[in-house]
Amino acid sequence: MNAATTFTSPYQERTKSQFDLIVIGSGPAAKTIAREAVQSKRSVALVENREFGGTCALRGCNPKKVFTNAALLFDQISFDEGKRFEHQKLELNWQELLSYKRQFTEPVAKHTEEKLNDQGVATFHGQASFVDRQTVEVHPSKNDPASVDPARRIHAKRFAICVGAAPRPLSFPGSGWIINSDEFLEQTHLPRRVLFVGGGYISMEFGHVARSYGSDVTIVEQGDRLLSGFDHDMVDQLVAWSKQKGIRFRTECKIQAIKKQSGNSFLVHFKNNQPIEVDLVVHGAGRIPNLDRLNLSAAEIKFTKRGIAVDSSLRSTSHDGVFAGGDCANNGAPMLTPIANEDAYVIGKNVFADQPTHRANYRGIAAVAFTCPPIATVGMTEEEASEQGIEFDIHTKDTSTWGSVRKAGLTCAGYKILVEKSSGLIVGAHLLGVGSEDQVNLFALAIRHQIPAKELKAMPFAYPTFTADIKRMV
Ligand SMILES: Cc1cc2nc3c(=O)[nH]c(=O)nc-3n(C[C@H](O)[C@H](O)[C@H](O)COP(=O)(O)OP(=O)(O)OC[C@H]3O[C@@H](n4cnc5c(N)ncnc54)[C@H](O)[C@@H]3O)c2cc1C
Ligand SMILES: NC(=O)c1ccc[n+]([C@@H]2O[C@H](COP(=O)([O-])OP(=O)(O)OC[C@H]3O[C@@H](n4cnc5c(N)ncnc54)[C@H](O)[C@@H]3O)[C@@H](O)[C@H]2O)c1
Repeated sequence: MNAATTFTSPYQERTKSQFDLIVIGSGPAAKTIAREAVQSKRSVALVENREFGGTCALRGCNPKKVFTNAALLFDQISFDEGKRFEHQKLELNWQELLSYKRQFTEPVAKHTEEKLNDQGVATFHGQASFVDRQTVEVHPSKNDPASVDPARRIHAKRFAICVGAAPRPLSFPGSGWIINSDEFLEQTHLPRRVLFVGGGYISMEFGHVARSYGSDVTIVEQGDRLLSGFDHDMVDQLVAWSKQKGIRFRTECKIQAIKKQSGNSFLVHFKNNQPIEVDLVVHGAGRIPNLDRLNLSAAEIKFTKRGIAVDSSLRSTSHDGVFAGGDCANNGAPMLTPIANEDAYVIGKNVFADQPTHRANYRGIAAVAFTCPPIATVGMTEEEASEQGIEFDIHTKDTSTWGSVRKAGLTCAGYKILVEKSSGLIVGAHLLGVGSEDQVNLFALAIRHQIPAKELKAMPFAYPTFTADIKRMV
């Protein structure tokens, strides 16, 4: 292990070319690792090829929430024909939502870079690609207006690769007409007919937003399940509700081609189905690790289409000085911000250790799709628990008639909680309904820290809250 190099300000550092650590990316994983390293007096360079801040803050979780919150509010107010509210005409104002969203995203790039610099991180604008096991070249990037410096090489013995993911390329004829989630979040208006490719998170969340806005929405999934990582019964209930809201679904349906019509519409052709004419097609067909321009083979870093090959300490299996985390690592976990945060914590502890001892712990990390209403999951599904030979009781109910649910004005709700018979521990929690996005975090805490179901039942939670409903679920 090398001693740390003498620390100087990031402005002096930027003219240097040798660092203790080079971090690639500036999303939730990268920022935390860089900060942790400078706090231990290491010299750190961070390279980003777009605006600083990463997907979650600029093009994902946070801006998305402006739209999904508004859609949910719209549905709650419209419930029961909107008769508990006096309003002439209620509709989502897309332009206002877009400018409100920008209030959150526009300050991010400057704020992120300034904060990194204040902490002592030397920041570089441009596309990073490896030259050899200890060298990265930073090329000007067309995606970042601040990336104007000529290509230059920087060196380190340690690297943290946190480059995130990008939409999976689709190869059928006409796929070039499809817009991705970044572009959806920048649409200045939504047209009348919108088709979403894929039936996962993005299509279900944005599909609900578009429908609440008033568009005709069709979601096309090639598999037989929508939101396949969530409990099947909760998803079925949500899909039935979504159909009542007017969203159309086609499962086991493959797109053959998209043809541009005269005017601004498209005709979408399927292998076993009637074509549909729409005005906009949106990509929700999954994301893949963003590795294609990193030239990983020059540094002998092994990877597959699932991401950079890492062990449980998140160290590359082929290069001892390289760690990878978040969406671009083959860590066996879903591509979610809390996973990127956990990876960052672990890499921050391991990256300068002689022997990395910290291991990623994904137990009890919840996932939520922000549909109207949200659907949430943590721990094992019924199928996973059975496969593991666990004996468990199932507590499950459609709670659409519960008072708390009716008062929230969206009567689509339910739960399924799996409790291990021998220990009384919760092994899985699957929730649907307004408030489920927060309820699930309490189950996550119980699963991560092995708090038995009976403790949740005995807890005098503030009342009336959705959390207090948990006592009735276990
Ligand atoms: C529409 C959408 C909504 C989402 N909503 C949620 C949500 O509600 N909750 C949730 O938990 N997760 C959500 N996610 C997922 C979440 O955004 C990601 O899991 C998270 O951002 C991953 O963090 P990361 O640090 O691994 O990568 P990122 O945040 O993607 O950051 C990677 C950075 O690396 C940069 N980069 C890539 N290649 C290079 C290179 N060669 N050189 C230099 N820089 C490079 C990229 O420009 C990017 O800024 C959403 C994602 C999308 C697309
Ligand atoms: N709330 C959240 O946490 C949130 C929100 C949005 C995105 N994300 C993250 O971003 C990732 C990407 O989101 P996503 O919705 O694009 O992916 P996803 O993995 O959630 O769903 C993709 C779906 O598209 C289907 N598909 C793939 N190719 C297809 C094709 N040609 N035709 C029809 N269907 C096709 C797949 O079978 C799958 O069901 C998510 O996996 C998640 O990790 C998270």
